[in-house]
Amino acid sequence: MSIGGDCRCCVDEEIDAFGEIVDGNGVFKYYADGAWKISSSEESLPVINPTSREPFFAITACTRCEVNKAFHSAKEAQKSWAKTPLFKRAEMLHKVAGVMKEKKNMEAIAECLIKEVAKPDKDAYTEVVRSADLLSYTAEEGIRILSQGKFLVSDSFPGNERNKLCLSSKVPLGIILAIPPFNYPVNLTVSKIGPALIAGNAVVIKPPTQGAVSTLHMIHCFHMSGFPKGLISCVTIKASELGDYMTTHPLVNCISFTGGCETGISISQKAGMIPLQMELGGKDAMIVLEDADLDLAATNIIKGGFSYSGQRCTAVKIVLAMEGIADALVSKVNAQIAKLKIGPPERIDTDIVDVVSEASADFIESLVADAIDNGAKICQGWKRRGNKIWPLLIDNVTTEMRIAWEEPFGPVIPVMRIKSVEEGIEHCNSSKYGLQGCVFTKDINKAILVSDAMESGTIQINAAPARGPDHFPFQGIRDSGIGSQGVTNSINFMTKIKTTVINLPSASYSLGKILFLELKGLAMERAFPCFQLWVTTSTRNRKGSWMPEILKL
Ligand SMILES: NC(=O)C1=CN([C@@H]2O[C@H](COP(=O)(O)OP(=O)(O)OC[C@H]3O[C@@H](n4cnc5c(N)ncnc54)[C@H](OP(=O)(O)O)[C@@H]3O)[C@@H](O)[C@H]2O)C=CC1
Ligand SMILES: O=C(O)[C@H](O)COP(=O)(O)O
Repeated sequence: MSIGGDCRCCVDEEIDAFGEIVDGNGVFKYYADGAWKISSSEESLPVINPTSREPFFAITACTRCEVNKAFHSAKEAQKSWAKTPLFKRAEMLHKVAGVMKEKKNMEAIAECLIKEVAKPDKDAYTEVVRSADLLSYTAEEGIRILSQGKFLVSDSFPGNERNKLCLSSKVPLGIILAIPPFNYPVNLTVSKIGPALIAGNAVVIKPPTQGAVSTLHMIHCFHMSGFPKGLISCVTIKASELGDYMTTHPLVNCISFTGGCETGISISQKAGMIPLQMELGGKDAMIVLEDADLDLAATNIIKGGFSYSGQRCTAVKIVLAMEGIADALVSKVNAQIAKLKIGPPERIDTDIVDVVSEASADFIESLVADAIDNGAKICQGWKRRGNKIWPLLIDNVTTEMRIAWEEPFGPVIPVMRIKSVEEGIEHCNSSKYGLQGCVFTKDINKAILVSDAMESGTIQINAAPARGPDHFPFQGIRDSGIGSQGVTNSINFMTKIKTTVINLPSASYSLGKILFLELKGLAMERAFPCFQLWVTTSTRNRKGSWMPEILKL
């Protein structure tokens, strides 16, 4: 149900599937305790369509008490979920991935992405499929890594004999608070929920206001898949009022946040002593060397810089081009910019859509104005209508300009001409950001040297920065974040290590039969039943069959 009224997700055939997530007045409910609810606040928050700049959806504004209840339900649900066998948790994730990929569900989510964050049609569908795939991959990776622990013996550390046996495994943290941003509200929510759930945690989600309705539709797929009540909640709040309450709530055991630096740093300063996963902004630099394939570099500037109108943390946000090739590169990029299609996100061939908000468009405009005032050359001419900004390459940018350092999050790409590769590396490393970067050269040896010298979480060689595929490690340094993501790293991050140490009455070395004969006299069975179990399951003779002596113990 939309205020604007023409959202495909709400026409007849989908009403059955998603009808329960919206009330009679068209206000989207929040999800807690396994049910869809309207807040007792009776207040709603508008979600503005970036293209029309009119309210399109409305979401319920939860109260402090409702948020608190969601945390308490999560605590209860997590206790049983942690005891649910790992293979069953994985089965549930595979199931929801299947539900998300069902045509009607995929369409419903994608249509919301188009309407509330102006995600271009084809990218909206890709985001849903990618997110479902992420859940399936997480299920399989979880089985692989959570079924293994470590076994250590004490005599490897000086001064110890072999009388301590250490077993360690990964256990859940408890409740994960997931806070995703507007630009990938589905993908960056499942990238938190999937790892959290497979590891045995509960999740409370605070969706971005702009993007909340897509998130709620996606959460409904979890609801339809039969996840236990309370395990997943999605509470829509006014961040300025209840943000701090959520991030400092005593039941939160971990915060996984993706968004702007300012918000992320402020949350990290207030949060208590809990693990923080922070994916913040970026000023992803592309260094283009003299020997680069310039057609490849130009294509990557277009794709990397203008996809989703540059509203990606991994967008190319500055090009550092060697003077000798800069003219040729700029002209190739300009030729491709001329072919970009600017239009509404609903159109299948649209490349450049409206940016998410008027505030964002104003900010981008201020960066461009500052660059022009300070002598930069704008290659296409400045054009803006509402939230729509025409794609722009800004040449001859210098370090005095704000756009050399700040993240536009829009379809404008600055080009700085550099005299040496060292100058490019120096610029990249002087940034407060350190998310991704890339280098274009045909010389792999140079590429490795530049990659090593660039202080960013990831460096791509001969391709634009990108997070995906989603199982690759993904991390920022400096103000770009804390911790490493990607499916595997996120699963590990959302667990803690639990260790059990078996203390033996005397040192024990793996001597096979002699050991067990000695042990008989010690009545180990009564004193240390877990030791017996360990012996029984871990000792084999050379042919691989169980030793009869063990079974007699
Ligand atoms: N490094 C990475 O992986 C990525 C980084 N980003 C970065 O995100 C930014 C754009 O996203 P945007 O959504 O505008 O970022 P914001 O920082 O404005 O918001 C991110 C999330 O935080 C919420 N939030 C805001 N204030 C608080 C608070 N006090 N307490 C709790 N939650 C709060 C927002 O809610 P609400 O919407 O209600 O304000 C939203 O859900 C860019 O800087 C971009 O670089 C984006 C994607 C990936
Ligand atoms: O955080 C983002 O902006 C997106 O996760 C980027 O993902 P991509 O680089 O794989 O498009």
